[in-house]
Parts: sequence; C-alpha cells; structure tokens
Amino acid sequence: MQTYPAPAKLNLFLHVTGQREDGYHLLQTVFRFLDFSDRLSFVLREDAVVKLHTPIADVPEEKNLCIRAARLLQQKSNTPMGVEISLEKHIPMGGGLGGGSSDAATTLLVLNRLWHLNYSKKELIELGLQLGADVPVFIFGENAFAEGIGEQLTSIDLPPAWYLVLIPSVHVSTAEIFSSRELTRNTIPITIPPFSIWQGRNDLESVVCRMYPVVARYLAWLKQQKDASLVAMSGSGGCVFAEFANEQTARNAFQQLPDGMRGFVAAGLAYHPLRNFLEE
Ligand SMILES: C[C@](O)(CO)[C@H](O)COP(=O)(O)OP(=O)(O)OC[C@H]1O[C@@H](n2ccc(N)nc2=O)[C@H](O)[C@@H]1O
Ligand SMILES: Nc1ncnc2c1ncn2[C@@H]1O[C@H](COP(=O)(O)OP(=O)(O)OP(=O)(O)O)[C@@H](O)[C@H]1O
Repeated sequence: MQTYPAPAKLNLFLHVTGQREDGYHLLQTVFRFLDFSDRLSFVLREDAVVKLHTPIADVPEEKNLCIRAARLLQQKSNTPMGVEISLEKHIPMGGGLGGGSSDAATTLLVLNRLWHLNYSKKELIELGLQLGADVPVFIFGENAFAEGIGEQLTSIDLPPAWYLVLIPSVHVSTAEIFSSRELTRNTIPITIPPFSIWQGRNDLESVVCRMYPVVARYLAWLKQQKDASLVAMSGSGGCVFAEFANEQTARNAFQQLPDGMRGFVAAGLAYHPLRNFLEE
C-alpha cells in the first residue's frame, strides 16, 4: 500500500515578539524540515466513517490530529466519503518537532486528492491553521521564515546541513510554556532581508530549561561538541539539536552520546517531500 511521509521540523530560532488579544503569541521563526518522518496510509471508504487503525497510547482517537484533520475536511466539503488511516509514528511526541501538526498536514494534502476536492494550497493552509499554529508550514512545503503565529510564511533557502537531535524524557506542554510568567514577549522584530539564522535564539528555551533541568543538561552537552555550528531547543521543546556541516561530523558526535541520552541524526531537507503534491 502507498504510504505518505509527514516529516519533522526544527525551529532554527524562535523569537516571541508580542501577544495577540486572544492570547496567542506573535512569533518570528525559521522552520526547517528534517529527513525524519512519520508515515501515513489511507484506505478510502464509500460511507462517511473516519477511523484510525493504529491507536497512539495516551491520545484518544477523537483527539488524534489525523482524525481531526480528516473530519474538518469532511465538514468543509460535505463529501460523502470516509477513510481508514494508518499512522506509523516515529517522531517523538510533545518534543517540539511538530509531529502531530505534520500528520495533520499530510492528511489534508492526501485526502484533498483522494476525495477529489481540489482545494488550493491557500485554502488548505487556512483549514490547517484551525488545527494548530504549526500546521500551515507543512502544507506550504518550503523551509520558511514565519511570522504572525506561524501562518505568515516566506520561503527561505537554507544551506545543506545535518542535525543531531536529542530527546530528553520529558513531555512539554506548548500551552504551559507560552503561559509562563517568566517568558519574555518583547524581542525586537527583525526585518528580512538581511538576517542570519545564527544570530537568533529560542525565547522559550530558558523557561523550559528552568522547568525541566534535563533539557539544560542536554543543551550543555551539545554545546561541547566542537563541530556544532548552531545549538538550540526546537519549538516549545523538550527536543534540542546541534547543526553540523556534514553527516560524518554529526554521526561522530552521536557516537559520543553518554549512556541514557537518546537521539537521532537526520539531514536537513531542502523542501517538504510533498511540496508539489497538489500539482502532480
Ligand atoms: C512553538 C511552535 O511549535 C513553534 O513552531 C508553535 O508555535 C506551536 O504550534 P502548535 O503546536 O501547533 O500549537 P497550537 O496547538 O496552535 O497551540 C497550543 C497552545 O500554545 C499556545 N500558543 C501557541 C502558538 C502561539 N503562537 N502562541 C501561543 O500562545 C496557545 O496557548 C495554544 O493554545
Ligand atoms: N498524530 C499525532 N501525533 C502526535 N501527537 C498527537 C497526534 N495527534 C494528537 N496529538 C497530541 O498532540 C500533542 C503534541 O504533539 P506533537 O508531537 O505535535 O507536539 P510537538 O512536537 O511538541 O509540537 P510543537 O512543539 O510543534 O507544538 C501530543 O502530546 C498529543 O497529545
């Protein structure tokens, strides 16, 4: 059966520049896709049933972002069709790597075709935003500089790079970090061009490190790696990453990991694997 990728993302930096009246935070961030993906497959149904074959521990089916994405598309289009979804999960959950959002985006892209709906990328992005602030970039399909709450996207060329991503054993709630009293919300907005991804930082990092000291320890270990050019937390954490110029230096660092630290090595992608899916 055909399977479709839902890649992870990194936030190479993440600045919190303000807050909207509805409580959502204004951000500036750079999203980079990773060659590290969940995989989804879809079996069409002629009735309107939408169901998941592969339950995830601690996530009720109704809350699974693939199921929510499929239901939202059904509602919008009034299609009489349904679907059975299988999800092979690889991306750590609640780690700041955007796995759930990516699963939702791939579901919207693929069902748009299988249900013959012909929505445009812009329409799917608007729909995706209702599911989460991270969903639009995965439909957009290009590495991007993002503003607003993550939905104002400008594509950006990033040089080839490899990443060592570490996964501390914590589950960080995005809402909890954004609601922290200690979060600074007044980073001065940068203008494009020019800006350098290496001048940025993750404003959520210090809040997460204080609440989860293990994240600070993992960052400190990565900062000792001599070939790493950029070390930061992704999104609202707790995953942290180091950027390397090539695969070998990333794998060398991976082999030095102390006992008990978990992680993986992945190439940075030039674009999302389904970037041209709507035109194909
Ligand atoms: C931190 C990032 O991962 C950076 O890419 C995203 O901004 C988070 O995106 P996401 O996981 O899709 O988050 P959502 O499901 O939309 O939001 C979860 C909760 O985080 C808070 N939230 C999220 C995004 C944002 N720009 N401001 C916020 O204050 C809100 O309380 C929201 O209820
Ligand atoms: N398909 C899914 N995959 C992962 N998590 C899902 C999924 N559907 C719903 N969820 C819920 O969403 C929560 C956040 O998942 P996700 O892995 O996307 O977080 P994240 O990587 O921290 O995202 P971000 O930092 O970008 O907000 C999970 O803890 C889980 O309860």
